[in-house]
Amino acid sequence: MKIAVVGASGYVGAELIALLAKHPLIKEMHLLVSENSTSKDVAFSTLYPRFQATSKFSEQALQAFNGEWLAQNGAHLDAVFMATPHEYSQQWASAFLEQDIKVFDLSGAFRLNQPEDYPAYYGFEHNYPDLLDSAVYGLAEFNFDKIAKANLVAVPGCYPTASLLATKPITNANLQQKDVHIIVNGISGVSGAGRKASIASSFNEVSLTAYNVLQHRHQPEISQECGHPVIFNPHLAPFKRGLMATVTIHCQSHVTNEDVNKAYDQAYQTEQNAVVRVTQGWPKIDDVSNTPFANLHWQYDESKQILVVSCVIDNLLKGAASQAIQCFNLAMQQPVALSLVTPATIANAQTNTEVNA
Ligand SMILES: NC(=O)C1=CN([C@@H]2O[C@H](COP(=O)(O)OP(=O)(O)OC[C@H]3O[C@@H](n4cnc5c(N)ncnc54)[C@H](OP(=O)(O)O)[C@@H]3O)[C@@H](O)[C@H]2O)C=CC1
Ligand SMILES: CC(=O)N[C@@H](CCC(=O)OP(=O)(O)O)C(=O)O
Repeated sequence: MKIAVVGASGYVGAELIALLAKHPLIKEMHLLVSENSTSKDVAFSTLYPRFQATSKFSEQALQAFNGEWLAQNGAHLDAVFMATPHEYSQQWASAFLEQDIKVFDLSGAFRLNQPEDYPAYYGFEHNYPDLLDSAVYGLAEFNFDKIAKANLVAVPGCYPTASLLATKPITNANLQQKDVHIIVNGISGVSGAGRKASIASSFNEVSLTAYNVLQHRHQPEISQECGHPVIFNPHLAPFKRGLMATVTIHCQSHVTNEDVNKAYDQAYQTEQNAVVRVTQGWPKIDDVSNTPFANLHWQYDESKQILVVSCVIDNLLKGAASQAIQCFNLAMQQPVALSLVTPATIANAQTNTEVNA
């Protein structure tokens, strides 16, 4: 297959290129940056020396992407991965789709169903509301059937990925109390903010802090996908990569420990689950950083009907690049974790959730 990665100079783009280079279906890969990028014509391994000599693509130079490039090369492409700013993805996705190229967009440009949420949470008017209707939300563990048929996949944000893996088994089983918000506390490493320089993410400035409280764009995304109102409290922490979402859910009065365990079993003891691992103790970011896995643990107090569940992921992998490859695999009718996880490891991931009881 012939593919392209737009945003090849960014953190997510780099992880995607490294993973796609090991994928057995990929024969040709174009590494693309924006028209005026300072990384144009620079070899990928010069920009990211840790990937030097790791694949046949690592010495390839980054090419400038524009309409002319697409007119010349689009006919040969099977799929494109867009690891670009939201507004840029929104602007270019339709041009790829018109040429029958499947789009895996890692920005937030196509995640929300309501066009009016874009000015409110993203700061721009959405020009393609029809694509919001046709885009499939790429949470691989839950939307696998739809992803398999999609032309445009909106790969989830990093915080929503961890939050929804923790929450959806419960909301899908309707175990939560209807009139109480679900509370999500998220903590992210600094790579979540991308590679560009900013005061907020500079070395001397980063210290554990809450930010964007009650206004973060991931709040409507999490609410939309779990079908329940949430309060989302994001925090920035002084480490490079990794993310944790710890979620508090008030359950209905009849809900037992057995009901909770059954809900997680039904969600994750399935053939479709390759990367969600239920752990015996509270998960740590170091257990998943630089891996495609999500680790999950919960505790339910039956007397108070309060459930606390914590999920950790690598924000650049399960929170972005490896999740996009799960979606690509599903869309290409391949095993969901092809090139990410070995079959023996998948069997271990489907751990019996009774360890959590
Ligand atoms: N970091 C994370 O943990 C996650 C990020 N995402 C999303 O993935 C996408 C990429 O994020 P990330 O890699 O972190 O960001 P980076 O800032 O590291 O990279 C962004 C990329 O987009 C390009 N770019 C920047 N500005 C423009 C522009 N105005 N027009 C066109 N291209 C531009 C940059 O390249 P150049 O200027 O060289 O062209 C660069 O390749 C974003 O949409 C982000 O929201 C999703 C999940 C997790
Ligand atoms: C630490 C940090 O700044 N994180 C980013 C989230 C990055 C991400 O995954 O989100 P999108 O794909 O929706 O941009 C933020 O809070 O904006």
